[in-house]
Formats: sequence, structure tokens, C-alpha cells
Amino acid sequence: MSSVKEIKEAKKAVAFNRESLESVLKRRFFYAPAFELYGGVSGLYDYGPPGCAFQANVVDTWRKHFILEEDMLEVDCTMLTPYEVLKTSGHVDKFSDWMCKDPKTGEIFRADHLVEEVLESRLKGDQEARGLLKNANSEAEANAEKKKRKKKVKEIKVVKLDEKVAKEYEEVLAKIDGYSGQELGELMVKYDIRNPATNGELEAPRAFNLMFETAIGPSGQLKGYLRPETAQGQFLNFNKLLEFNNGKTPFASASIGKSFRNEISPRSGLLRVREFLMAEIEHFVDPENKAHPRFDEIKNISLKFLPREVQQSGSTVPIETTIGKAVASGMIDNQTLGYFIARIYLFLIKIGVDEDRLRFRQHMANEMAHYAADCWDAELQTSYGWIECVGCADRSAYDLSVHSKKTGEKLVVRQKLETPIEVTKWEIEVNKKLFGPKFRKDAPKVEAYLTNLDQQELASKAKELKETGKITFKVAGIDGEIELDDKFLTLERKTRTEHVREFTPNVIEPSFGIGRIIYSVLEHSFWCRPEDSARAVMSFTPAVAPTKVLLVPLSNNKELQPIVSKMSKSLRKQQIPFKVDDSGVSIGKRYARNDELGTPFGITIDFDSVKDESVTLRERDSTRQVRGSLDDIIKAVKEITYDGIPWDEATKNLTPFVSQSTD
Ligand SMILES: Nc1ncnc2c1ncn2[C@@H]1O[C@H](COP(=O)(O)OP(=O)(O)OP(=O)(O)O)[C@@H](O)[C@H]1O
Repeated sequence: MSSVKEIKEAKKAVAFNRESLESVLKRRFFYAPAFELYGGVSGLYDYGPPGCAFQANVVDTWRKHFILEEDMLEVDCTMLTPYEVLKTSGHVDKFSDWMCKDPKTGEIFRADHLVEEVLESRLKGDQEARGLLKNANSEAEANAEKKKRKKKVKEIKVVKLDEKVAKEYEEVLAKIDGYSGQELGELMVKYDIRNPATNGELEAPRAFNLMFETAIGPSGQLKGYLRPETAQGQFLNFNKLLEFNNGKTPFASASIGKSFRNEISPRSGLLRVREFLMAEIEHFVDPENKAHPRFDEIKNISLKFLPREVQQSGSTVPIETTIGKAVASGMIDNQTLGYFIARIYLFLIKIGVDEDRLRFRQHMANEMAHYAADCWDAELQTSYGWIECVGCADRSAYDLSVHSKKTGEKLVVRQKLETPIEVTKWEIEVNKKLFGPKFRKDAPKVEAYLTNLDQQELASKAKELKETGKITFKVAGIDGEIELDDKFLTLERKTRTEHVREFTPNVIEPSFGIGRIIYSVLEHSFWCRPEDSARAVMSFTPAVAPTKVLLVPLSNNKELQPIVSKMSKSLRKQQIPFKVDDSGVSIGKRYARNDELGTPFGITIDFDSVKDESVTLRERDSTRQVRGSLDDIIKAVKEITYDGIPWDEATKNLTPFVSQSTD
């Protein structure tokens, strides 16, 4: 077995089994529930040595693929965020999911997930329904005694459906991400959705804010939150970043760091957790020109898309087309968004995502924030279904505008115009002499509020002033309504010659959940050898594999030791992560142990190695081997791992080797 096709077929020969994967992940300590000694806390995980190395390699690839290759400006901002910032961004009021409580048992469900799971399970019939409901996502259930739970699950009635109802269910499921709390409540009543374990009635959905609240400092006065995303830090540093970039746009900032969300019902391992690593990009672009200078490089990449219209029709069959055509037809809003979708795809493939299990799904209109121009998720297919792993949204000028309005600080780009232009617009001027005595310490806040009004708002205030002789408004943080007459301000349309164009950039935001991506790659990489289904393999691409090389001396004989030491020294010097396995067990067993860890290469040292310093290199997936000098073998490993050179090319000058029985 050596061709890519043969290996692909071998990988599919034994059906994927999540339990086998989980057993490997647990046994080899990729990751494990945090605080296990104390019974664990849902949604919190610790990574072990291979998990840490794998994550570090994924992040390193991300950094090179985006920050380095796209010349982005990286920032590392604090996780503790004051209340005011997240109030302004909309998170305090809107960053919530819908939960519903069982008043009898106290169990809490996430409403959209409950509706989804119940309808899916009804659709899938008896057997599968039981399987799915075992995973029903409630905190209380996660902690319930297993015996009791089994009993409850057995009591679930299987609903037989007629065709019309099944169609309705399918339509609801296709739109499940976009329902409001009220709509979810209506669906629960209409389809009689109850607590799946007890059949008890549930309360109507209520909004639950997902942010972890805290107090900053000993007084307890400064309310804050653990950040739910890294984006806000990037927006707040916009002016500094723009200056660092010599005032030029477009440019992108990037940030990698932990985010926190108090998920109602964490489940599915790393896919929905309460603390996770995010990697986010904020690309600041001229709203009037969203063309991307490197669009030509990616326009011919063909991807699977699930646009809004297809979902609306209740279908999940993707359209396959090129990025170029998708942008030209208007399916993707603009070139920059299209460019990032392609770059996300290239990154995911690089780290080992199976291309056949990747699609880009467009958000439905009611799923997107009102200010967003367009939004696509990179979804990866796992045994838990299609999972959003990367969001890619055009957030328009929303974030910079709201922070600017709130703080009175301009967050804009100034561009020198080649030919000056005449511009007529509303201008407001405040009478500072009267403002000071009237508002005292609040004067700057009120002034900032007025000078930050946009043209539409100024026009409406001018109308109000003309008709009533005063304007009234409220300023956040100041009690009561403020009333001002024309002694305090002038509001006029003025024509000026402008030499500089000032605009608030729009933001295109690709947002990666590293844990979700890692779990999906684990599933996509996992397979069992067809000849022995107990022999699991993790087919990590060499660049992200936790360890690159396993050094295996044929036996414990002392004669082999010097060459093992020489090889180790050489690998260390070249900074190639490796492990030596000189345990007494057979070479086949030693390789099998490391196939589970995804180690792509094995180097066997035998008695011929002592004579002529030649060694054997084994490739994990195909188990094919070649023989060559110590230096040539290390060179081939390096080329494949770090330069992406295919095996056949990197080993073309080495001698094919047929082992007696190493596997
Ligand atoms: N609870 C979580 N656990 C792990 N990763 C997460 C979690 N929530 C979000 N992410 C990751 O962060 C990325 C960006 O977050 P975003 O706010 O777009 O997610 P979201 O739309 O809230 O996700 P979902 O709808 O699944 O809750 C997601 O694509 C995902 O990879």
C-alpha cells in the first residue's frame, strides 16, 4: 500500500468508531476533563503532552499562514474586560442563548439545541433517537447517576411521523440557528417538546447571558467580564495599529488567546466548552472598495458552498463553484470576504482537515447581526454532525462606530485626496462658554456625543431645533434627558473644500475556534488498519504531528547505543521533535504505539547501521520503508515535514527497503 488512493481506501475500510477514538485520546492523554480528581466541571478541559504539542503546531501554522504570509499586525490584549466596553459592543445586552428550565427537576436546556435534538431524534427513528437522547445536553443530566439515566432514556416514546410533519421538521432544522426565544417557545408548544428524560413540561425560553462576570480590583466597584472573544481588544487599539501601519489601509490585525463563554450546556467534548483558544483576524477595509489585491491568486479555488437560498429550500446539498464565480455572481458579498474564505480553506487543508468533510455555510438573514453585510461559516463534518469551526463575517463599520460614539474618540482613516472636492454637510458647534458651567465634569461627554452624531442624526436634530427651538437627547452615563436651545449650539449646513477623505473602515472578521478545529482534525485523522481493527492510526500531517520521528533501535544491544546517540544529537540539533523507544517489545508493537500518537516517521537502527551508518525510514500510513545514510534520512524527514515536499520526491535517491516483519 503506497499510493495516496490506496491509503485513502484503507482509511475508509474500517468504519469510524467514536469510542475507539476517545479511548486513544484518553489513554495517550491528548486531553482530559479538568479537575477530574474533584469530579470535573463540564466544559473545562486540560491538554496533555500530545494535545499541547498538536495545538502549538496548529497555532504555529496559523501564525505563519495568516500573520506572516499576509503581513498582519498581531496584538495580545487582556482577557479581563470592563463592563463599559462590552456594554458598548452589545455583548451585555445581546450575547445570550435561550435556556428553558424544567421546574420540577431543575434541569436546564439550551432551547435551540433541545428543539434540534428532539426533532432530529424523532426524524431518525427509534434506535437512533435513543442514541441521540443519551447525549441530551443538560448540566443536570451530565451529573446524573448513570443507572437512573439509562432508566429514563428507556422510557422515551418514539414518535411515528407522517410525511407532512417530517417535512416541517426538516424545514425547522434547516433554520434552527436563526429563531428568536419567542419563536423557539412557539415551536416547543407546537411540537410538544418536553424534557426528553422525564417528559416533564418546560418553562418558556429565557435569555441567558454567556459572559462570566467578575469585579476588577478590591472595591468591587469596577464590574468586568472575562472576554467572550478577542475582537474587542483589536478594535480598541485601532488608532495605534493604524499609526503603526503609517495610516495605510487595508490592513489586518490578529490575535490568539483564550476566550470564555458560560455555555448553558457544554457537550461533545472540545466542540462546546467554557474556556477555549481563539484566533481572530480583523481586516480593516475601505467600505467603498472591498476588492482584494491578491484575489487573483485564489479565484480559481473550487469550494462547496451552502448559500442562503439552498438552505431556505430545506436542502443541504452544497453548490460547488469557484471563489471567483461566487463573488462575481454576488453569492459572496465582496472580494475580501471571498479571499479570506479561500485562505481559511487552505489553512484547514494544511493542518489535515478532510476536504470532503468541509463546507462553507452562509448565515441566514435572521441569523446575522443586523449590521453584518454577509457571513459564512466553515463547517466541518464530525460524528456530531456539521460543526461551525470558523466564522467569517463582514461586520461593516459597526464595532469602530459604536466605540467611537461612546468614547468620543475618532476611529477613522484619513486619506489625502488627489483632487480636492467640495463637500456640503451638516456641522455642529457647541458654545463651550455655556457648556462648562451647565454640565461641569460631564461637559466633555455631552460635547463628544454631539460631535459624533452622523449626518443623518445631525439632519434630524437640525429639524428638531428649527421646529421646537431646542433639541433633546440622552447620553449614556448621565441621568435624565438633556435639553439644549440654540444658545448652546449652532447646527448648519456648510460647504467646504476637502483635501482629505475621512471614513470608518469596515471590518472583515475570520474567527477560529482552535479547539473545535483540533477535535475535527482528530476525527478526520483517525482510522484503524483494515487487517487489525485494534491498530489505530492518527494520520496527522507531518507539520502538525506532535512528534515527528520515533527512533527505534532493533534491540537493547549496547552495540546500537552509539548510533542512537549520534542520531538523537543530530535530530536535536535540527530541532526535529523525536522520541526514542528502546523498550524490549517488538518493533511492530513500538510502531503501533506511535501510530496512535500520529508520529509520521520511524527510524530503525539495526546492526548494519553500526557498520555503515545507514538506517531505515518508515512512513506511518503506508508503512513503506527506504534505507539511506543517517544524514540523507534526516534531510528527507526535514523536507517532508517543514518544506511540504512529497514523500516520493524527498526519498527518490534512497533505496526502497522491504522489512522482514517490522509491522
Ligand atoms: N463554546 C465554544 N467552545 C469551543 N469553541 C467555540 C465555542 N463557541 C465558539 N467557538 C469557536 O469560536 C468561533 C467563533 O465564535 P462565534 O461567536 O462565531 O461562534 P458562535 O456562532 O457563537 O458558535 P455557536 O453558534 O456554535 O455557539 C466558532 O466558529 C467556534 O470555532
